[in-house]
Amino acid sequence: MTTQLLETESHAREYVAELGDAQAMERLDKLIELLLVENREQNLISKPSEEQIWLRHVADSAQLLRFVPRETSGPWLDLGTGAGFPGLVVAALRPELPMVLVESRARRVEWLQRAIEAMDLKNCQVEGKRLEQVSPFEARIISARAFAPLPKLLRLSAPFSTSSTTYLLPKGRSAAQELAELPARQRKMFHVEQSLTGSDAGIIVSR
Ligand SMILES: C[S@@+](CC[C@H](N)C(=O)[O-])C[C@H]1O[C@@H](n2cnc3c(N)ncnc32)[C@H](O)[C@@H]1O
Repeated sequence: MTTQLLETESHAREYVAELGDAQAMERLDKLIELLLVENREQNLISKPSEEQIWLRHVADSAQLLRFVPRETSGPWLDLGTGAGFPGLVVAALRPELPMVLVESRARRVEWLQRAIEAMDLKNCQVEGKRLEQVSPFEARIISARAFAPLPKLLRLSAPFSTSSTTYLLPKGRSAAQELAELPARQRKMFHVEQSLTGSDAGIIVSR
């Protein structure tokens, strides 16, 4: 599997293709097609990032699977899924893995439901409410991209976390700093992994 930094759209697409089958790629192509249309109606991804959608969004999400053994059965909880990242990408690449996508904004919830239907994903459940209102369950994986500062994220997700839960938190440039600012007791549970989509980007991963 690739461990070098991904720099172009074609490399990003090739990287993602290695992680899934032809059907997964069809589903991801469908996601991109619909997202580029929907992004004219609501602000789901930044306009400049549309040109690098495989790199900035799809591969950036898919790379989280590096930290998830094949046999992991879920459930996977994605906090603040918004446009669909990383939740919909992971769901397409691992259609047997139960995914719970939490999103509070009504238009984004409606978008996620439409995308799930168009991608023909059977493994996704959308909780269209604030995380604080979702009934707790034991999540095997918790992911969150651009959801909340680390202390708040950990506080809100605590009811879903057990000693077997793995956190996967793409944090961009702020990863090391956010981790350094946690109290020592919490800090020792996490480390930072290099992101494949940016030389200065990190992913906070629980040990
Ligand atoms: C900046 S967006 C990131 C979306 C997506 N994860 C991504 O990386 O493209 C954050 C999303 O989290 C949602 N959100 C923020 N706080 C939330 C909460 N307490 N419960 C559920 N969703 C929340 C927002 O509505 C928004 O769609």
